[in-house]
Parts: sequence; C-alpha cells; structure tokens
Amino acid sequence: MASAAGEMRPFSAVRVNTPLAFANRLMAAVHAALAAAIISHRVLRHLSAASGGGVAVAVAMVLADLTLLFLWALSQAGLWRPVSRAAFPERLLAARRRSELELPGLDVLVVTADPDKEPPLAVMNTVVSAMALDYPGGRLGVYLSDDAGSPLTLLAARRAYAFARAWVPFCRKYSVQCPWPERYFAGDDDQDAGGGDRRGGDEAAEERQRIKKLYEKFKEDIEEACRKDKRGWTNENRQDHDAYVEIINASSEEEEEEDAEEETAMPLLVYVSREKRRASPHHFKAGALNALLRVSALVTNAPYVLVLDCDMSCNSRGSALEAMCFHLDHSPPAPENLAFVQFPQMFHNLSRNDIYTNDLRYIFATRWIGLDGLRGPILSGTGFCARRDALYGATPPAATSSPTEEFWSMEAGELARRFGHSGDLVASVRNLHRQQPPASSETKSRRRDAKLVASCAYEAGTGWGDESGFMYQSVIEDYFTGYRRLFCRGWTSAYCYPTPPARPAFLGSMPTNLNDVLVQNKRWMSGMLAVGLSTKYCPLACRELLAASVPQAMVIAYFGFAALYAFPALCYATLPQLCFLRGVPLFAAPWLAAAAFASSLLQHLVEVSVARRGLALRAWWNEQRFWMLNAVTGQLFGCVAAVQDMLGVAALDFDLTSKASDGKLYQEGVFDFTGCSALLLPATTLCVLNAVALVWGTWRMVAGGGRGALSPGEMFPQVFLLSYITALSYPLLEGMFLRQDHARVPARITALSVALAAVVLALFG
Ligand SMILES: O=c1ccn([C@@H]2O[C@H](COP(=O)(O)OP(=O)(O)O[C@H]3O[C@H](CO)[C@@H](O)[C@H](O)[C@H]3O)[C@@H](O)[C@H]2O)c(=O)[nH]1
Ligand SMILES: [Mn+2]
Repeated sequence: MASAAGEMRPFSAVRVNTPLAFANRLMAAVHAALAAAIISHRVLRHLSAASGGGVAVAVAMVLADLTLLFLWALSQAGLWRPVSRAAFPERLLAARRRSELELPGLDVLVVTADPDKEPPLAVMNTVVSAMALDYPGGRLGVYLSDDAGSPLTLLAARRAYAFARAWVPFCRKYSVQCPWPERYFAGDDDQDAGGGDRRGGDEAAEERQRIKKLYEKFKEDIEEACRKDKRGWTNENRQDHDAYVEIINASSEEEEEEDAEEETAMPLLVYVSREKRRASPHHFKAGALNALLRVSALVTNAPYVLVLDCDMSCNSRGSALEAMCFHLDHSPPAPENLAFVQFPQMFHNLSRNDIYTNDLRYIFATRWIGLDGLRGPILSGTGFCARRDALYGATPPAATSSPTEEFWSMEAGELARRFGHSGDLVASVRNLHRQQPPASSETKSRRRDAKLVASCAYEAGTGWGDESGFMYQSVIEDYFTGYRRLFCRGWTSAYCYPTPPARPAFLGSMPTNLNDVLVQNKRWMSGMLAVGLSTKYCPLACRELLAASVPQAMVIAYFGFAALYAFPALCYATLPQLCFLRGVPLFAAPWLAAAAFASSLLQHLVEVSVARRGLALRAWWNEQRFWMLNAVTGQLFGCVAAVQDMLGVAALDFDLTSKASDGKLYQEGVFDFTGCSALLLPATTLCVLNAVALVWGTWRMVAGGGRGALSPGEMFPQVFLLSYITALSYPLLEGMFLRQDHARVPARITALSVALAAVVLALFG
C-alpha cells in the first residue's frame, strides 16, 4: 500500500484562509494596544490617586481588566490560522475499487442514560441513522450503551433493529441522503426526490410508502411501550443492576447472516448495559464509553470508532467515508499522527433568533476552524471518529515504529495491568491492526467475556480511565481526554466542517429552557476549570503540549479558565454601579475606555458575521447578552463547584440535559424561566442593582444632589455602561416585573433578588 499511496490522489485538502488570518491578527494587535493603554492608565493614574475604599475599588478593577486581557489573549490563538478542509470520498472509493486500499472496520458507539430525559424513539433514530451510514455493512457495528439498564430501551433497540432491516437496504438502494428516519419522513427527502438522486420513479415512491408505514408502526410501538412503562423500572433499578449485553442480530429468529456479502450485510447492533452498583463509581459518560470500547473490542474490534451522543443523529450518510478520507490519506497535506476527525456539533432544534446562543458558534464555527490550522480542534464529545489505538493510550507512530507494534510487543503482564484480566480483551488489543476479522468460533468465545468486561469490578486496579480509554479525572471527559490522552502525546486532529450547502454530518439537540442551558454551562465550566486550576493538569504547565504548540496550549487553557470570566463580570456588574451612585468616576480616560469597548464589540461582530457569512447583528446581540448572563450564572457557579471539588467538599456531577421538551418559547425567541433556581439569582440581583443605580444615580446627577459634584462628562462612560447592561438584561427585568405568563421568573427569585439588591444598596450605595 505504501507504494500505491504515492500514486493515489490525496483524499483530502486543506487551505489556509489568509485574508481572515490577516484581519484577525490586525484586530488583535489594535485591541491589545488599547487594552494595554487602558490598564496602564488605570494603574498609573487611578491607583496612585485613590485613597481608602477607593484603593480597593481601583485594585479590583485592575484585576478585572487583567483577567479579561488574559482570557482574551488566550482566545486569540484560536483565530491565528483559520483553515478549511475538504474530503474527497469518491477518490477513496475509486482507490478501493482498484484494490489499493481496504476500508477498515468502524464501530459506532452511542450512549444513553435515562429514558425519561432521552426519549427512546429519538435514541433509536440515532441508532438506526448510524446503521444506515454509507459504509460496508460487514465492517460497521453499532453499540448502544444504556446507563439506565432499562428494559424499555432494550425493547426499543430490538424493534429498531427490525426496522433497520428494511430501512438500511432502502437507503442503500435509493442513495438516500438523510439516514435519519424521523427527519427523512418529515420531509427532508425533498433533496433526494428533486435532485434526481432517487432512481426508479414509481417503484421508489411505492417503496418509500411501504417503509414509511413500517416506520410509523415502529414509532407507535415504541410510544406505546413508553406509555406502559411508566414507573416500571424505578430509579433504584437504574442505579443498581447487572451487566447485560445482547447482540441483537444474533438473537433474532432469522438466521445469522454470517455469509452475506460484506457490502450488503446488515451492520451489527449490540445493546450494552454495564453493571451499576451504588457503591461503585461509574464515571458517567466516560465510564459508559470505556465499557463500549471493551465490549466492541470483543465483538468486532474495529480500528476506528465513531462516538455519538444519543441525541446526535446522523444527518448525512457520507460522514463515515469522509472521516476515512482523513484517516486513510497518507499523502501530504494530510495531517500527520491523526488521532481523530471531529465534526462540528450542529443542532436541529435551533430557533432563528437563538436567544441562548445554542448554536455554539464561538466553538464550532470559529475557534475549531482556527485550531484546525494549528494541531486540530479539541475533542468535542460527540461526532468524532477516532483511532481505537490512540484512545487506548498508544503513542503516535512517529515515536514508535507503529501503534500495532506498541501493543504487539508489550508484555502480557503489562497489557493485563492496563486493560484488565480478560484474556480475550488483551488478545484483541494485540491484534488491533491485523485486518482480518476473528474466526467465528473465536468470536463466540470472545462474546462470552462481554459481560465480564462490562462489570463494575472489571476496571479495578487497571489503567482504564487513566492510561487507557476515556479519562475519568474530569466530568468533561471529551475536553480532558483530547488534551491529555491525545494532544499531549503528540497526536493531532482534523476538523471536518461542511461549508453550506453541504448537509451537516450530524444534528443534535440543545436544551430549550434557560435553566437547563445554565445547568449545562455550569457543568462544562466547572469541569474545565477543575482542569485549568489543577496543579497536575493545567494546560499552561504541560510541557509536552507547550513543546508541540504554544498556540494550541493557549486555546486549551482558554477553555480551562473560561469560567474565570465570572470575576470581571462581577466587578463590572457592581463597582461602576455603586461608584456611580456615589458620584465617583471609574473611567478617568473616557476616550480610551470607549475605544477599547468599541474595538471589543467590533471584533466580536466580525467573528459572528464571518461565521454566519453576512452581517449578523441579531446573533451578535444574542451572544453579548448570553455571555453576560452566563458569566454571572453558569460560570460563577461553575467556579464555586470547581472550588468545592478541589477542596473535597462536593464532587462534580454530570447533570444530564433533558431532550424531551418542545421548546415552544425558545422557538418564539422568548426567555423561558420555568424551573429557574438559585442559579439565576446572582443575575437577577445584579440586574436589579444595575437598573436602580442607573435611574437613581442619573436622577442624583441631574438634580445635582449627588455627593460628588461631578460633571456628566466624567460620568458618561459609567452612564453608558449601565445603560448597555440594562439593555442587555432587559429580558430579565421583563421576566421579573412585566411578564405574567407561567414562564416568567419565579416570584420567589424576584423577591429575593429585590431584597438582596436592597441590602447591597443599603450597605454600599
Ligand atoms: O452517566 C452518564 C451521563 C451521560 N451519558 C450520556 O452522555 C451524553 C451527553 O449527555 P448530555 O446530557 O446530552 O450532555 P451535553 O451537555 O449535551 O453534552 C455535551 O457535553 C458533554 C460533556 O459534559 C460531552 O460529553 C457531550 O458530547 C457534549 O455534547 C448523552 O448521550 C448521555 O446519555 C451517559 O451515557 N452516562
Ligand atoms: Mn446533549
């Protein structure tokens, strides 16, 4: 193959976006100069002139500005070298037809944890969509981990397999583009019908009708089972149950298709529910994925795995082949030491006016593109296709002769220590890169070990979660595993970002009420801050990472510290307000402050507009607003949780997001405060404080009743800042005082906020 590789046309291409890189660097230089001027001005003038309480305020403001500057500087590295990539699956397939290469096996790992929050029908849509990927069926295995161990999910998985027996051949025969049945039948097949892709005319239409009926039956069955299941499987059961593994294809009545053609065979579907005991830590999603890695190693042992959250369905059948274009490309400019191909997280339930900035533009449409020009985007939990050996903890082939060698030549004792005492599992690790699938007799014996490797006790004393597999030290297993396991060891990644009108490869769902969004952010922020602040894992102190790429280390560190925005946000939400009430100016160089503010707004507007391919004022405003809100809620509580975790007071938890709400208000662009808890309290309190300070302080200033006899000119920056914050926080004010509907801010939160703001005003105002 090595000799053939030279003649093959590359399967992928990469292009640096030079004009954008130039513009980004220019804006960064301007902003850095302004920020430096403003901070030095504050230090020289303000700090030296202040006395008493003024010193504390000035010091706090300087620290706030320094924190902002620090985070901003880290984040700039992710704009340094934006690139775009393209994959050419037709070239890959042509090379395969010429027998120049073989497609490696691919195991799709899907995780679900709770049939109430993650409706089984949606989970099964994900499973079925993965089975329908455009990939030789004999080389594709789909593994579903059910952390609830729910009989309902198992039943649904069996039904899903039965439906897939019709759906998969249909997709193959008519080259359907959307492998996700619910979406296909909801009208996303228009492209197929209109684009001439659909062959066979009437026959196709008839076939489609037939499959649609099957789908409706499947859907009804599952919905019916869900209704019946209410209270059947208790929370107790979910947290305490045996391991169970079922290879769904083999258990069905019909004969096993061992001899079917590799191309046309049905992909394997395996249901795995790892053992759960109250006393054993289960390590959330990372634990589930590691169990799937082990079970799949025993059954198909594909050298590549595609990881999907249960709510992230395949939206394009082409993605598996696209990922392989990068993995199998050995001619430049293919990335070297590639551990995984990351697809962006995109979502099917976004509203046009995305008030919670659920599109995650900052990450997937901006920073990942920039990181791709360095050493690749950070592992993002779902929608990535990774080398199994890299996840197992191998070093890239550049360092050893080849990853296969590394495990091949490892002593049996060492392998057992790392991977546990299943002899079959150890053998599977050794044989990872021997392309031949195991003999069927061998496979049968291996399957027997499946329950063993899915048990609680299996990992005890092994390297799982530390030296091998997804890492356990952080609840944000994706970020941490990508950084420690892969980038630190010299692996890289590539970003497969579709440029419209290409179909998004995967589409997930985002929470649609404010509380869920904030809880999710709190989890991300606390998990990443715990990594940032840890003495052992801080990305800025990781020598291997710094040696490989300082800018990459900066972006990884940015996410590790992003929760710290809470501190400057708290300063800016209290000090200018209280000082304004007292008639104390905080921005002694108004023009400088205005210029720095304008430059930061402009930089943000450019980022959003580049990502959206056009002036995007509304998205910009939504991001400004949500950023401010999140800083004093998700990020603030993220800091608190991370500190509690560090002190050992309370361990970080993985609060599952609910995928079951309809999100009607979110779709209408109205804030949904239902279920908002104390998490929202700092935001509502600060917003009351700010509004009161603005009104009262202005009145004092205009009426001349202020204690400081200052000109409005000196106070102008503060008046502007307070007005800007009031405008941004309008939905909160409205939710507290103007709205009457059931989704307004809960009355007790409003009352508490007013009381707290009054106390602060009484003490310091
Ligand atoms: O104990 C657990 C907890 C979660 N999950 C699964 O993990 C996935 C992600 O959970 P979700 O509640 O949807 O979290 P999100 O915040 O939407 O997930 C984002 O953030 C996670 C890290 O916090 C990443 O792992 C995800 O890939 C990323 O999409 C879901 O499929 C869950 O079923 C488990 O299997 N077991
Ligand atoms: Mn999710």
